[in-house]
Amino acid sequence: MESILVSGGAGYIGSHTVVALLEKGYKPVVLDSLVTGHRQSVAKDVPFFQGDIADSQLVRKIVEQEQISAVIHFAARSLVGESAEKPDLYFEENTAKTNRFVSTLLHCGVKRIIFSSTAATYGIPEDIPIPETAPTVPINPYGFSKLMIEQSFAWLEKAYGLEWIALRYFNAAGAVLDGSLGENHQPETHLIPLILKTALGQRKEIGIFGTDYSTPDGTCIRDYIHVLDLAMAHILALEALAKGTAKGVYNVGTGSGYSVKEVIETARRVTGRTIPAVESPRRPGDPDRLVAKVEKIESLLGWTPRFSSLEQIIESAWAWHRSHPKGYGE
Ligand SMILES: NC(=O)c1ccc[n+]([C@@H]2O[C@H](COP(=O)([O-])OP(=O)(O)OC[C@H]3O[C@@H](n4cnc5c(N)ncnc54)[C@H](O)[C@@H]3O)[C@@H](O)[C@H]2O)c1
Ligand SMILES: O=c1ccn([C@@H]2O[C@H](COP(=O)(O)OP(=O)(O)O[C@H]3O[C@H](CO)[C@H](O)[C@H](O)[C@H]3O)[C@@H](O)[C@H]2O)c(=O)[nH]1
Repeated sequence: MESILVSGGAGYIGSHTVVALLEKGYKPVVLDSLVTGHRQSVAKDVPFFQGDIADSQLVRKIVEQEQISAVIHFAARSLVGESAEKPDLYFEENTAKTNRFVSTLLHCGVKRIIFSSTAATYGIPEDIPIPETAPTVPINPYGFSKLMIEQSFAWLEKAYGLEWIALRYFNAAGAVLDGSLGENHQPETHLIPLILKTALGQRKEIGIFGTDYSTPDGTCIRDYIHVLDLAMAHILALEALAKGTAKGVYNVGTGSGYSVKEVIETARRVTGRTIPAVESPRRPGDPDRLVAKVEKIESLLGWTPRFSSLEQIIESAWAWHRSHPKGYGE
């Protein structure tokens, strides 16, 4: 059984990927500081180390003790607004700490890494759908902190033979189908969980941030990708790295976009609840459309989304929110 170190494995996408790794016969080993993650989101029998990716001594110990052969690196801060207020925090937590982490891994002989990148590396795209070759001009420090990591990997590859894949996720959403794991961010800023908290009566209304964008109904369009499909992309990326058949940057999205109003309407249908919505001012830094071009990941990694219709995404997220109204309950 191959041991895979999962940094940030107690977070939203990380915890779903740990389950996918177990299902595919890997042995996941989690390293998480729990700064935003939840211990309860990782099964008790999965080896769990609470600590920081920048703690080289701890990383060395885990690699040796658990015989790690590859790493999936989720651990990061990812609040766009916070990154604009505290860019230095993001350059430290995301960029600098990843450099220390990868440097330690390389010195321990671990060369394979899958990295969580983001559509925020593109900034305001010129063309939709966005190909991986599009210009990368981030419009917030969060996107820039991730782009610097991608670029640093190219140099580490040249110098030390780092074998890497960066997955640029579009909008992760949804939950495992039995509702036992899901999204529990504190604070929550993402559209779908906020809509479902409104459906549960935990919020009075959902704000629609901007109705004057150049889209058919005036609200922003995003490419929502089910967290289980995202988890599968990591498994395929691991396999491709092991075989040496793929490397570099890949978008992970569906190639289809939905507007904020369409997402709210679908949630009303799926939940059968009213979900009051109010038109509000634009949120700074929101591009009008972000939709992935996905041919590269489909052809080179053999990946295809299976759970990412908007209905399936919202149904699974609704199952989680209804059964866990207080999230993981801390
Ligand atoms: N959620 C999305 O839509 C989305 C989109 C694009 C990219 N991403 C990226 O995917 C990754 C996972 O996102 P998520 O939504 O699951 O976030 P999350 O906050 O739920 O998970 C991040 C996890 O990393 C841990 N962590 C943070 N800093 C750490 C450190 N220095 N050392 C050890 N552990 C640390 C946290 O405790 C948490 O468990 C992040 O890198 C994020 O930037 C997410
Ligand atoms: O209460 C809300 C919350 C969000 N939105 C809108 O809903 C859309 C989606 O917003 P999210 O906050 O759910 O997601 P983002 O598109 O802002 O962010 C996502 O995509 C980014 C890439 O641009 C980063 O990768 C980030 O980590 C990831 O969560 C946006 O148009 C936003 O303005 C609302 O109208 N009301």
